[in-house]
Order: sequence, then C-alpha cells, then structure tokens
Amino acid sequence: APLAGPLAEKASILAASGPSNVEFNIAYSSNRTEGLPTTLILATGGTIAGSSASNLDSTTYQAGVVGVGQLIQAVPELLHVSNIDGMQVSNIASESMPDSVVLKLTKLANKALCTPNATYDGVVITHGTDTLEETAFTLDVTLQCDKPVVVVGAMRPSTAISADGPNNLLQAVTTASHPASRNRGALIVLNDRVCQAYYCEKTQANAVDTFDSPEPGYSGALLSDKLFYYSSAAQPTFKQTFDLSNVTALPDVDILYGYQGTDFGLLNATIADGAKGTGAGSIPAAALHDIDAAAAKGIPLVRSTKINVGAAVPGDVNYDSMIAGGLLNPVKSRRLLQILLALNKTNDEIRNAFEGKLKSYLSYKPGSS
Ligand SMILES: NC(=O)C[C@H](N)C(=O)O
Repeated sequence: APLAGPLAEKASILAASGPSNVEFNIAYSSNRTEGLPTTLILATGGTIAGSSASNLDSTTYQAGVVGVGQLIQAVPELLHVSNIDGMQVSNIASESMPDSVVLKLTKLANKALCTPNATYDGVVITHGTDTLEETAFTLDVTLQCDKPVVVVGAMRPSTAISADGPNNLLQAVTTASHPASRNRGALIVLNDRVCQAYYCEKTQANAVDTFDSPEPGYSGALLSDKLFYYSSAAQPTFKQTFDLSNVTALPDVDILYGYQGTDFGLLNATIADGAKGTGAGSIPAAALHDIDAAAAKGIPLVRSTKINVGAAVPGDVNYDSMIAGGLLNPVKSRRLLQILLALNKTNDEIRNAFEGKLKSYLSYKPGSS
C-alpha cells in the first residue's frame, strides 16, 4: 500500500536524495572565524535528531525529527572549535537507511574533503546508531584522502534528561577538525571515545556506552572537550580503499543468519529474488549442497561470524566454495561485497579482497622474509 503521513514525507526526502544528486545543499552556515578549521555536518537523522513528549523517554521516541540547523544551534560551543556548514541529507531512523543515501554520503564526503579545490577540513555525519557502523565502514573503505570523516549518534533523544547528543556532536566536530585525526580513515565518536570505523560496532542496545571495538581497542578519547590519541596514526591492517565516484547504485547483497534449524531455502529464495551475493557464519551441514550449487552458478557467498569479536578464517575445507569474511562482521562483509560487485570485480578478486591479507599472515613461516 502507498505510504501515508510522516512516512510518506520521509520516503519523498529519500527519493530526492539519490546518488546522482551530490550538490551541497547547505541548510546552515556559521559566521566564519578566521584561523579556525571548517567542518561540514551531513545530517541523516537518528536518535541524535530524535524527539519525545516526555523527557524520561529514551526508548519509544520518534527518531529523525530535529533539523540540522537546530542540532547545530543547540551547541554554540561548536563555533569555538570550527566554522560549520550543515546539510540535511535525510532525516530518518537509521534502520530505514537506504543504500542510495549511504552511497550519496560517501560521494559528498569525498567531494567535501578530497577534490583539488575542497574547502572543508573534516566531515561529521550525524546518524542513527542502529546501522551507524555500516555507514561508517562504507565511508572508511571509500574515502580517497587522509582528512577525517567522523560518524556520530546518540542513544537518548534530544528531548531526554541528560541527552547525550549535544556533547557527542561537540566531540565529533572537535575530532573531525583536529589535525591529529588525519590519516586515520573514518572514525566513530560517542561517549568520550574515538573508535576506528573499520572495527567499531554497536555493542549495547540501550546504554550510552555502546560503540566499541573490543579486540583492537579505542584509538583515542576526549577529556572534557580535549581530544587525544593513544598512538600515532595507523590504518587497519586488512583495510583496502575503493573509489566509488563512478558507481551509481550498490547491488543487492542479502545476509542469512545461521541458527539451529536454519532454513536454507531462504538462500535459494534470495538468489531468485536477484541477490548478487550473501553472507553467513559457520554453516549447517544440510545447507552445504545448496551453497555449493549457488557458488557453482558464480554467486559469491561470504561467510562471516555473527559473534561480535573474532574471525571467519579462510582455508576451512568444509566451506571452500565460500569466501571467508575474516574480521568483518556480517553487515560490514555485506558492504564490502556490494562495493566489490559494484566495481565489477571477478570472483577471484572478491575472494582475494576478503581473504588475501589474512591468508598471508596465516601462511607465514618463521625465518622467511
Ligand atoms: N540510538 C539510535 O539512533 C537508534 C535509532 N533507532 C536509529 O538508529 O536511528
């Protein structure tokens, strides 16, 4: 049925924000202070822009209500740190974030930061937290220069007692406009921590202390309003970057979740429905026949672990028709597979992009160079 009411309005915002339209449509521009860096805020919605009639409500509010100008003006301290422009890219809960808007975000960020006459020093993306790691990962592997993109959200809506959005936004702009943030790819900043987008995940559904990358750890932190990093700039070992400037759409890739009693009829259904690739974890033996058949048709299948921490390791003979996602969780594996398919990579190139570097570590022989 056609959408009605507020949802119809949101759907029309999304329709207007297709990837071919990557002009800066600046809704808010601060007075310029000479000598300060300049940050572009790309607002997409989420709880950071959420609102509720009750200041006690942190769970059943409406996400994606407050506009970018209001978000910025609620934190005048931002203007002591950076000159600010703000653009409203969408205003939705992140569980409704379409691939087209994520593709648009990466194009806007690259245009703002990486073109020869780029005037911005950093980009901040305000985003719902439920799928924030997917957008942040996509930005991380598609950014074409060493300037920072910082993705930020909030766990409490703007109307809540002790809303976390304003301070998170200030910390995000502080991070995006700081020279020490260069050459670190995309970063996620919430709750006084700076986390590398490649590894960072949402780990708690409700609490403000939720984004973490438990094994690699945080890159930096904010003490009051001051940023520091634990180490000099470094990129994740397994990260590769890709140029999406000529890509107009990301292909369909579905995720199938493995559990006791998994119905792998879904695998065939999703392929029949046009999926160009799928992801899964360790696989029930009963599904292997269908998996091998799908792989034989040339459909790349990536298996990645649903456990937050750890790796799907290449070289497992039980699953040799599948590609191992390594350290990437299912949603990040999906994004990487979409990007590789959008760039028309062959299945061997896709396998190599997922497995190559981890395999070279696993095949290391002491004494070899
Ligand atoms: N805290 C949040 O932002 C959750 C919200 N459902 C969203 O992702 O948009």
